[in-house]
Amino acid sequence: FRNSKSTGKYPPSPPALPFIGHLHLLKSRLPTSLENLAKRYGPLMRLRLGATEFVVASDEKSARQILKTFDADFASKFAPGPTTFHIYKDGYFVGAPYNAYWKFMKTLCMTKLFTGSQLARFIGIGEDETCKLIKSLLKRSKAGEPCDLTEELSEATNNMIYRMMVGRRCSKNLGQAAEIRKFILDSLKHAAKFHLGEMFGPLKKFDLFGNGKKIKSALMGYDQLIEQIMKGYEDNDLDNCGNDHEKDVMDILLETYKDTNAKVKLTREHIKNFFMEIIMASVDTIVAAIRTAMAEVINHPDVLKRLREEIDLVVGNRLINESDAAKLPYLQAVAMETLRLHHPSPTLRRLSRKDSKINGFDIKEGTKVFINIYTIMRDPNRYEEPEKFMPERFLDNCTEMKAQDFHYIPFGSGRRACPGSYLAIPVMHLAIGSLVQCFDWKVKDGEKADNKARGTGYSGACPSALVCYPKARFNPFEE
Ligand code: HEM
Repeated sequence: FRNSKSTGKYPPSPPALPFIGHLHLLKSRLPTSLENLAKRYGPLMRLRLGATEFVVASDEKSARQILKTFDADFASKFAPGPTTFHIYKDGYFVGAPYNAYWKFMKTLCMTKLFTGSQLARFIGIGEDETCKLIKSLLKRSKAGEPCDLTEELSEATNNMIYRMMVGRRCSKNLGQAAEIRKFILDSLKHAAKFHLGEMFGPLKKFDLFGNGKKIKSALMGYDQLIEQIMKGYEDNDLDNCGNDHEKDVMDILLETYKDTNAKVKLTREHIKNFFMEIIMASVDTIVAAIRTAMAEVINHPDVLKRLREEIDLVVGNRLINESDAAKLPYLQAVAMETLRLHHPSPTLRRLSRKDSKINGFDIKEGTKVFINIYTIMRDPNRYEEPEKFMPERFLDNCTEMKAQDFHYIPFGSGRRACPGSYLAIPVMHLAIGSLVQCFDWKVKDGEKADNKARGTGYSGACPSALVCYPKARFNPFEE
């Protein structure tokens, strides 16, 4: 290590091999590999993957220092996957360094795109898509057919996000939503095929197995579609609405694009990349969370019974809606416990912007940092029987999922925290609540539902199928 030759006190590190460093130690999924290493080398350790050096934080104390005390010094991020083959070079937001563009867009997210009238609009869309989902499952139930719940949830959630983003002009063309998702999933699938060694090691410039070319081709397909959508908005300028309540995310982005006084001049590339990053950050994370909550509910009949009794008592003889959730503490607790135990993207990323000291160790400027929230949210000092699905643990403290306690940070914390939590939580409540209210659930005889939300190893969620049989117990649409 370059650092170990200098005079500072650096975090401990396992013995490394020449060239590959510690790549050989990352055998299973990233969070579990990192957890196993942290057990031996401590809550703050250094790893080298190929030529790239990382620090891994695995306890609440280090997380608090990085995300709160020294938040500004760690407000940059590094990209999760290979960037060499990306077609938009400057437009990163989710993986952006702490720069003027990121600051501008984050402010736009927090003041216009995902709050106020947009949040209310989104909740209406969420309720509408949940009704469609329930109707589709009622049909399956009538036919005695199994369903892949992941597939059904993916379609509903993708439609929700698409309608939130471009719903004013494109809500009737939901086939386009599916096409966009396919291009994005293809690019993620090929990105996931890169081995960690290809990504961080000396081979990162060479497209050894042709995955880079396939990423590019999927992204080009996406580019054509999104360009067409943007032109559609621009060609119908008369269609522009002055009313904030009717605007969708694309309206606001194009308005900002045209604004000559804006602090940062948005480009078309920025808008296209932002749109894609929001779909990547939102759809699979929401689907994975709901899918895993349902797997746990199916596997725990006592939880299902308690949840259903609460919903039946409070909601009665109509379909649950978003505003009911405030009166359903156990439903909130089920959502919280799911995000604790099965987080869809359990490693936060940061890039240090200056030399600093964390937990008594020196961290050099430019160090890439992983915060392993998988381990932090299973800390046995904080959670009784941390591996167990026990929603009750949140009942005394479940009014809000605020990121004040650093042993529970499903939406991250600080400047880089998730701007979509206020959209994601109501959707989780609606979907879990209505699936429990309307159906009895069964997987194949004698089998348990698979409760793992599988990740691709380095990037976000990639929820696996959940094949099960819904049996209608309440049809809210019956005359
Ligand atoms: C259950 C669903 C979701 C979970 C569990 C989740 C979780 C997270 C986490 C852990 C982060 C990283 C935070 C950090 O590094 O401190 C993040 C970032 C982000 N999320 Fe979410 N998220 C969800 C849904 C959404 C939705 C619905 C949207 C948008 C509509 C969204 C947009 C973003 C964006 C844009 C970022 C990057 C923020 C930045 O770098 O400044 N997420 N999310």
